[in-house]
Amino acid sequence: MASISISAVKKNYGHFPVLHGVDLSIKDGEFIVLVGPSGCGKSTLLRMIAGLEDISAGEIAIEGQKVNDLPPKDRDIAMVFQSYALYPHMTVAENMSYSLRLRKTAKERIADIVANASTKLGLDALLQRRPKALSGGQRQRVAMGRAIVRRPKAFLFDEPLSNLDARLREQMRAEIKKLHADLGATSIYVTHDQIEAMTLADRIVAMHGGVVQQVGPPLELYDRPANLFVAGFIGSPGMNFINGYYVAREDGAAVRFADGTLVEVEARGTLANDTAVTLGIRPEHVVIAPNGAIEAGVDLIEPTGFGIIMHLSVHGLPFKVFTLDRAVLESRSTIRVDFPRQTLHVFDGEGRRVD
Ligand SMILES: Nc1ncnc2c1ncn2[C@@H]1O[C@H](COP(=O)(O)OP(=O)(O)OP(=O)(O)O)[C@@H](O)[C@H]1O
Repeated sequence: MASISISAVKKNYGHFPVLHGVDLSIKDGEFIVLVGPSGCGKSTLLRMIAGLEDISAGEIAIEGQKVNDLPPKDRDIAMVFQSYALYPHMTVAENMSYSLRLRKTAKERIADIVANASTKLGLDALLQRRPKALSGGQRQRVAMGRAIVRRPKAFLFDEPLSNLDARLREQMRAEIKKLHADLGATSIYVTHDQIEAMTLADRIVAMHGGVVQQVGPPLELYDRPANLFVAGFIGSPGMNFINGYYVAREDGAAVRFADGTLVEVEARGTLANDTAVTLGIRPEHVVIAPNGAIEAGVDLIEPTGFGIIMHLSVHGLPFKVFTLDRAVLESRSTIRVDFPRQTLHVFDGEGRRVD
């Protein structure tokens, strides 16, 4: 196991910059998730840590040793891909033991290590099968088993669950989390799925356009997103945004919407009166109340079983509410809502959080 430090790392493909200078310090045993939309550079960063891509500028160090010029095989890192990359002609046991056989580990020792990993991963009954006789989830488990037996300094995961159906993905997600709790190995996991990021990570690294937007524990990103991108990316259904103007008052602050409605906020900031801001509120924080301050049109109601998602329009813009109250299924064409002050987020003209 190892700490990994990434300092001012940049990547260009020709003249095209893909990573604009990433700094990240990963602690020994930490589970880090790199999350962001397609093209944000997360796989590129992972592949640079693995040694599969050159580093255009900056430094990557594993356990304090600079690895910029170290070939992948000498970095002692195991990578698990979404494509599994199993050898089709080998059995599960042979796939798992391959790297140990290459290293000429003693036979009895290999048997022990493979047995141990296969029990951990629930593969005992499948050891003699070939990959084509396995389900997607089982193949993914073998790919993880093959990584575990090497006892690498760190595990890198590149969207390992994206080929699996939703239910299996949930199950494997829990298994990866248990495995990490069990092995305590430094892990870096790339995904575009914010739920995977929220549920797995010790710390999330949210990326956008080749720039790290925020690094922190999942609930910190959820509760105090640093900017509009993180606010909109983390959470489903996503945060609602309404444009307005900042109103600084002696006894607090408020945001004024175009129709003159005033909504009190806790954010004090140092913004001047009438600065354009964006107000953010999560769908589950909106309160439906007959005498609420804001009128909303009801466009669509989606019962999910667990709760209900209401698609509304506020000032002509789409707006979502999530509620557990089934009474809303009877809603007419308009309802009234309130925005509890302590749940509101305010972002300035550059999209930065205002506290
Ligand atoms: N070999 C390459 N040559 C040129 N451009 C590349 C190359 N590999 C990646 N890119 C570009 O770099 C950017 C980042 O790609 P990367 O694969 O890291 O994104 P990502 O966030 O992992 O996205 P995805 O989730 O779609 O894999 C993209 O704009 C991509 O088109």
